[in-house]
This record gives sequence, structure tokens and C-alpha cells, in this order.
Amino acid sequence: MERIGGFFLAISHETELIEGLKAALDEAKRKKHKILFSEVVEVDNISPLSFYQVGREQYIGERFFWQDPNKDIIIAGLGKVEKIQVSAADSRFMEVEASWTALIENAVKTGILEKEGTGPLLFGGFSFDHNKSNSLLWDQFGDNLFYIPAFMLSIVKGQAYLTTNLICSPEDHVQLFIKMINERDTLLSGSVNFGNGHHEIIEQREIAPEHWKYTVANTIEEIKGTDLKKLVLAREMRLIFNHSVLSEQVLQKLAVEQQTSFVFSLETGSDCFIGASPERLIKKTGNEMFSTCLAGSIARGKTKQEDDRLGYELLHDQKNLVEHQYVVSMIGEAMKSVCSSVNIPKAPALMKNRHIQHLYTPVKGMCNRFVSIFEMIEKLHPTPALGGLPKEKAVRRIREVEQLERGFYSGPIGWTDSYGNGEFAVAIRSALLQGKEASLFAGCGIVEDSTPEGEYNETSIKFKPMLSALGGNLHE
Ligand SMILES: C=C(O[C@@H]1C=C(C(=O)O)C=C[C@H]1O)C(=O)O
Ligand SMILES: [Mg+2]
Repeated sequence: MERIGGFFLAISHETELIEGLKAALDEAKRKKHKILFSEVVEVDNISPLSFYQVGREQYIGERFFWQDPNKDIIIAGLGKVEKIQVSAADSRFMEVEASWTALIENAVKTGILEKEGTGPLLFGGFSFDHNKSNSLLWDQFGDNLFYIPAFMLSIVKGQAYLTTNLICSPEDHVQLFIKMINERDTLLSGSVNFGNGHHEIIEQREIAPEHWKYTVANTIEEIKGTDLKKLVLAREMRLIFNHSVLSEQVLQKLAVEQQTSFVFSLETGSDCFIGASPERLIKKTGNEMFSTCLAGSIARGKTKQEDDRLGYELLHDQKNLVEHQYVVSMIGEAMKSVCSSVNIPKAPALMKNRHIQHLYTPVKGMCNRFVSIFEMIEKLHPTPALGGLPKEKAVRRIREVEQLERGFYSGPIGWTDSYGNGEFAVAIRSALLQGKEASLFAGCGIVEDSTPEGEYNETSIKFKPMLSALGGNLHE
């Protein structure tokens, strides 16, 4: 057991906090609508995973976690002062942005300002396809789900910040402050206990692998005979455990094993969507934007020599280069439409993750005007790395032939702050945890030169990051 506390918020902070809160209450009364109040203070370094874990008792079902591969920004959020979930399915990106903008426009902020990844922050994601009817599996998530947390720990380039958010309504009283401080104190004096009760897998089952291969075979024929160039097809694996899975245990394992990936979780009700994705969709900091083209895959070698040989093979393999190039062209075009300059390396490099290596082309651009991260998500999602080419046809074919419900798998997941910075990953190498059960998802890009067996093996590798974190059998 380890104490999370060890830090005190100095009294001067509290005075500032009360003053800020009073200003927010006045503003709410004057405007006759609710106002978001947000305070940011520097704190001693606390482990974000400990913070997340300590919040289990009180905030389970309303927690999130985010860590980028560089560990530039790590965020753990607890509780929600506001949930954004829009119903206008076909304009969901812009609708979420509109709700968010309305909320932060009038926000009262105090303490440290303008720090990326702190203050009012929206965390959540979108499902892959808003047109696919939602099955029971994903009913807690809908086709978009975002939180503004009550308490949030951000580690930004090594420095820890604690954000406290509160919604003030015209009829609220300063008493609200007492409640919030009490909650925060309870949280910060909590004990970290990652739990010994480790879950074990009692059943590990691939869903309809033969049918999946059959669909891949048909898709290869369709690609040969029509204007369809690429289609990403996913399959599912189900796990059943003896105990409910604790998301903090899985996050901890992912953070250790998948150092080159974005590690994330998003809880809602009794469900948790969790994963370790190597693929950035979009990052925006100031007027710089970054995206990643990631497509084309091969296994890791058991020895350095074998690993190098496999990497070399991937870099020169025509099928994988074609699969990759579709993504580079599309992301390049999307970035050029809003950037004054775009940098795209001429040839892909290798990205080596623990269980797999990919062809990798990073893209960087300078925005030529104000462009929001939601506008970029709308332009990019789904890239041909997750959908296919041509885009609309691919999404429609996936809807028709894929047997599973993707839900948030392969959709955009991430955060934006009130200063317009943010980052979204593509939610792959992920799983939906539901008590004693989990659904894992893995897909791959089918092109003309694909084979059903080859693609089946590729998806088997892509299950490994989550399987390993959940204690599954990797068949190695
Ligand atoms: C679809 C997934 O991965 C995508 C497909 C890839 C491929 O087919 O080579 C590589 C990286 C990802 O863009 C997945 O992991 O589920
Ligand atoms: Mg592939």
C-alpha cells in the first residue's frame, strides 16, 4: 500500500479558488445559465495510474486514462461534471465541437492558464460508423461519448498539474465549494491498491474465423473486379474470466508492455473501452499538426537477425507498400487542404511495437488558418488504414459484410483542451471490458494481393497486445 497524498494545496490556492468560484457563480446568475469553473494548480509528481486507481471506489464508470508514446502528456480523469453525447449522427463531429465550444466560451478559469493538456478538457471518442445500428454490446457508448472530468491529473512534459472542474448553475451557492474540496481531499488522501485478485481466463474463443476468411476471399475478388481498392476487415475474439477485470490492472500492463503506443481507457457504466494503439490520427499543438500513416504489417523476429530480416522484407514488399501508399495519399491530401506546408517523407520507415512491426510515414503540417481538431477528425476519419478506398464505398461494404459491431474499435479516441490543442489516436489494439467478459478486435487492410490465410495470421498478431495485457494465450 502506498499513500497517494503527500501534497497539500497551499492556502493561497484556496483563496484564489474561492474567488474564482464566486466569479463563476456571479457569472451564472448574470447570464442565467450554467458556467464551467476550472482551476489548475501544480502538484508534486503523482503517478497518474495511482490517481486513476484511487478514484475506483467513487468514480468507477466515469474514469479515463491517456498516455502518448513519448509520455509528453499523460492524463487521468475522474468523475464527470458534464457529458457530451450528441444525437445528430451524420454531423456528430461538428455537433460535439459546438457543445464543447458553448461550454468553454463562458468558462471561468483560474490558477495556471494556457498550459496544454490542463484546465477544462474534453475526453472521449466516436464509434467507427455512425450508420451502423448499435448493438447491445456498445449501448453504453452510443456513437459518440465525451466527458469533462471533475478531477484530472495531467503530467505535461514531466510536470504534474491538478485540474478541478465544477459546473455552477444560477441557483447554486458557495457551499458547492465545500463539497468539492471535501471530495478532492478524500481522493487525495486515498490509498493505492492495485488489488491482488487477479482475473484468470477461463475461455478464449475466436468468433467465426472460417467465415471471416471466406469474407476476405470474396473481398479480394471484389477488389479485382470493381473500383474498390482496399477494404479493412476486422474480427473479434471473446474472453471469459473468473473475476471481473479491473481496468487499472490492464492499463498498468499495457503501459509497461506497449511503450511505443498510446495507452487509453474510457469507462462508462460498468463497461470500459481500453487499448494500446500505435496509430495517431491527429495531434494539434498551436498551429502545428501531426498525423500518422500506419499500414502494412509483419511479425517481430525472435532474434535480432530474424527481426531485421522481417523488417527488410516488409520495407520491400509490394503488397504492403501498396496498402500503405493508399493511406499516405489520403492523409497527405487532407493535411494539404488546411496547411500552408506539409512534410511527408518519400518512403515509409518501420515502426516496431512489441508484437508487430508496421510501415510508418509521419506527416507534419502547419495550419494556414484556425482549424479545429474536430474539423480534422471529420476530414480524416476513417483513413484507408481503418476503412478502405474509396472511402464511402468501403464504409458501406464494411457495414454490409463485417459480422461484428465495431463500436468504438477503430474510431477516433482522445482529448482536446480549451486552448485548441489536442490529440486523437485510432482506437485499435483495443478491447471492450464488460465485467467478466471482454471483446477484442483486430482488423487488416485487404488489397488485391492479399490472401485469406495471410490476413488471418496478421490479425492474430494484432490481438496480442490486448491478449497479453489480459493474460491470454498468445500461441507462441
Ligand atoms: C486495423 C488494424 O490495424 C490497421 C491495419 C494495418 C494493416 O493491415 O497492415 C496496420 C495498422 C493499422 O492501421 C488493427 O490493428 O485492428
Ligand atoms: Mg495489413
